[in-house]
Amino acid sequence: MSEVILEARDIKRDYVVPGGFLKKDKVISAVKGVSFTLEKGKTLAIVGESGCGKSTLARILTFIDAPTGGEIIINGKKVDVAKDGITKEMRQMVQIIFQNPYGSLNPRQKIGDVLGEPLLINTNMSAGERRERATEMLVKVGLGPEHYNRYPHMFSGGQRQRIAIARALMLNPKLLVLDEPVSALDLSVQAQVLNLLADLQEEFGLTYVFISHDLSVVKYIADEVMVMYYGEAVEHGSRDSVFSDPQHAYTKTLFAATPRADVESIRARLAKKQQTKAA
Ligand SMILES: Nc1ncnc2c1ncn2[C@@H]1O[C@H](COP(=O)(O)OP(=O)(O)OP(=O)(O)O)[C@@H](O)[C@H]1O
Repeated sequence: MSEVILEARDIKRDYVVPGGFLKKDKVISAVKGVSFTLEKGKTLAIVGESGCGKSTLARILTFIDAPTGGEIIINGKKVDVAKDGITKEMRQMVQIIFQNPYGSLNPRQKIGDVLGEPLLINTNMSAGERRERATEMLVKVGLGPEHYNRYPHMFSGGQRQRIAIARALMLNPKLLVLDEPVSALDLSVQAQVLNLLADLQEEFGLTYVFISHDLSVVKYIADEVMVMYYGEAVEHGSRDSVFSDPQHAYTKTLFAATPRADVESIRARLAKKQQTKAA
């Protein structure tokens, strides 16, 4: 039987923006009651244009921000950040990957320490065990033991994103929330990082919430697609059904605006990958 890893029930997030002298405060409803369930090993892509609430939802799903309404259930357990804070268990269960890996890596920390830190904080592993695990993870993400003592600036953008992915996996999470994880990378590097994510998902049984404005990337990686528009989920279905038969007027407009060439190039990449796998 399929196992539900994540359930979002009617998630809402309002921001109050102070109005200033003699002006009323303004309430911005960034997320207006979003619900979905996500099964183990699946990828839900969340798409929509800038300002539709994708990043707000990502922050809520990763406990960086608390919702103003609704509930999150992870692995069968209701999460209440406002009441319980962020517990060790939650931190282990869910990790986030951001668009800009350089921004999230401390430039003065060697990669070995970047990867060892979550273990140092959250486990009783010895220095030797942490080193071994970090080296293992470097190899899993396509880097090598020789990178252990290097600093973030010595890596390319794609390699830095691999390091960010390795760090996110150090505590064996069940769910990864990826907020535009390949948007800052060159096209060829994007494909490599997407392939890595697909391989890691298979190997570790990971569940992904993948936020992207790039439909060609979404078409490549997603099992399900949720389309957001002004804080609401206006469409949610399997990748194939949403792409081949979009129902909502906004989805139709969004898809019509995507250059066809992108979709074709991603199809070609996918076909090539399948050929390589079969060979
Ligand atoms: N801390 C905040 N205070 C006030 N308003 C905010 C805050 N964070 C987000 N918003 C507003 O909430 C809405 C949704 O923003 P959000 O960043 O979630 O959208 P997005 O779809 O991720 O956009 P982008 O792709 O540009 O990051 C926007 O109108 C934004 O201005």
